[in-house]
Amino acid sequence: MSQRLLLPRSPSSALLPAIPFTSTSSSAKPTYLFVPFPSSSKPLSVYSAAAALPPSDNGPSIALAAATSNLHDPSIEVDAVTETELRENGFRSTRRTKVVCTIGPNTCSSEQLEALASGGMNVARINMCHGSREWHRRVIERVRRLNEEKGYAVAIMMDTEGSEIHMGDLGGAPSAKAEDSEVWTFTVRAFDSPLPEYTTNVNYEGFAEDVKVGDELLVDGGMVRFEVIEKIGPDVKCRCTDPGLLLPRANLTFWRNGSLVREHNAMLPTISSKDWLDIDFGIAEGVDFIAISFVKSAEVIKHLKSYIAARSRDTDIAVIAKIESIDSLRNLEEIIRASDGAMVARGDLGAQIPLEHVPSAQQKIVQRCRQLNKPVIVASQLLESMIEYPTPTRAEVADVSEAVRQRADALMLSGESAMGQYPEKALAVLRSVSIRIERWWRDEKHYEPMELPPIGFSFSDSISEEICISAAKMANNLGVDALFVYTKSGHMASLLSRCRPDCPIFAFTSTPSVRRRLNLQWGLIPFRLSFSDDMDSNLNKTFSLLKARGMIKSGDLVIAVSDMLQSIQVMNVP
Ligand SMILES: Nc1ncnc2c1ncn2[C@@H]1O[C@H](COP(=O)(O)OP(=O)(O)O)[C@@H](O)[C@H]1O
Ligand SMILES: C=C(OP(=O)(O)O)C(=O)O
Ligand SMILES: [K+]
Ligand SMILES: [Mg+2]
Repeated sequence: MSQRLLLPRSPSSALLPAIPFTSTSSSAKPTYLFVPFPSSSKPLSVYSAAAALPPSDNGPSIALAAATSNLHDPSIEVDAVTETELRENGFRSTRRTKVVCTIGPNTCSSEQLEALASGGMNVARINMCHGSREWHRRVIERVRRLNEEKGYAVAIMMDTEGSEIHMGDLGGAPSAKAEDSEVWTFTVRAFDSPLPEYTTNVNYEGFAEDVKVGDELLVDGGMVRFEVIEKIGPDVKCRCTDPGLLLPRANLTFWRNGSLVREHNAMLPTISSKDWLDIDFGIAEGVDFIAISFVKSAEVIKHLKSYIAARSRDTDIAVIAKIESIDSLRNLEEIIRASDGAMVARGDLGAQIPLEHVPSAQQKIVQRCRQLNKPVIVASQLLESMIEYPTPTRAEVADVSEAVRQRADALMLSGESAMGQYPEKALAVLRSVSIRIERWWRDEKHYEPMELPPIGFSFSDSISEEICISAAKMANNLGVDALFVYTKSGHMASLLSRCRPDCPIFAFTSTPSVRRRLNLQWGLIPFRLSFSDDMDSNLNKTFSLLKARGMIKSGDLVIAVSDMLQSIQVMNVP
């Protein structure tokens, strides 16, 4: 059975009255629901009932680059984990929430990276605050090799250091303990030899000028606290008031009369000169995402996007705005609009606004991103205790569940995967909690429908949005097994993802970089597939390729949309 809804691609095409359709197949009774037909499109008769046709010879054009090393057919590419999951558990059980893992000393070898990829890592994040460019280059190379050799589509996100104030690297020590009432010196002076006792560097020249005696100094958003007791030239003496562990390059904020102090440091550029060099590095390496720390306004995002566009004509690097400052909350709407996605960077955000404000800020950012069709990542401390322990706390599981329930696109591991003792276990917890909560919410239909405002600029954009909203609604109402989307730029796939339908979305794209980028978005299973403008042959090829690999079976109900031919088709897999 195949039914379809065709819509015009351009505003110029006139709407025609509904045209009855006669199927070429004897069994199927496809009906055109509504046919406003573009004058440039092919005649109706070309659109025969795809599902009713016998599977065609796939030919060399849909080149299946393989998922695993034991290749079946070189024309469709999906990662081995997804393939196995689809084959063994069917459509319904696939995880919709994506996972970003920060790569650090405990996850940087090829074996460790492969363990994360096979455990479900969708995006590998490198934090330019730590490690050398050479170190990061090697990580990128290893991820690339994994993708090429094992068929994964792990995307790479480079995160800039930003103009944050942070401590030095503790003279190479992994950590230092600050005890109650100890007096420590925070200084911008450089030391050649080992650091004197109870001394740490600060990376910001204006530090001693900006702080005042009596200020409260927070390390890592309050994990350790000091009070400023004396200033001597470049040295600031501070007494520890809340003891704790100091980690290398830990972030520093200072507070006066209960408010965050924003002195000269507020004038620091969002993208520092070191960040620009890192960005050049990221462009040269062809990373998929660049995340910008401490974004204050939309301008910096727009500037960076045009900088990237001018320098990387053939790659498309998405810019993710990290929401982690008061300014970014104030300018949230315009920042999200200017970016290709956002991150709720709760680590620093929790150091800049009262902790009890973080959950509502998270909910607001996640909602707004979804409405504006930008992928959103919830980051920091999701499973913090798993840096040291193999089991999460109940509170951490509840926190992960809440982000999944909010239907964020992705969850992120930081220290848990970068330098924790149990990176794979932490990833497994994110995976199992996501799957469980997603299924629970689907079964119980707990979620409230979200108002999805129009976001397109052209009439054609509006049509795409309406098609996706209708297709997702039909998919839920009819209980279909999967949505298929054929997309060149990935836009149509993200519009479907925005609707957060009950069933998974198979996104077919011919471009490997688009496939990697789609890997960040909720509910999308990105495949690489070369396809033509002829939907019927695309569908037939896809069906036979996926059937041959056991990923779908005859009788499965599918709704297909595409951005070449703006249409909705409902059909059973033949
Ligand atoms: N490339 C790296 N090299 C060494 N250590 C790293 C690296 N990336 C991350 N880490 C470690 O993992 C911790 C958590 O990572 P992340 O949250 O990204 O950084 P930060 O704590 O600076 O915000 C860092 O504090 C650091 O100790
Ligand atoms: C993700 C964050 O940024 P970073 O780890 O770079 O400080 C955060 O602050 O939560
Ligand atoms: K960073
Ligand atoms: Mg941060």
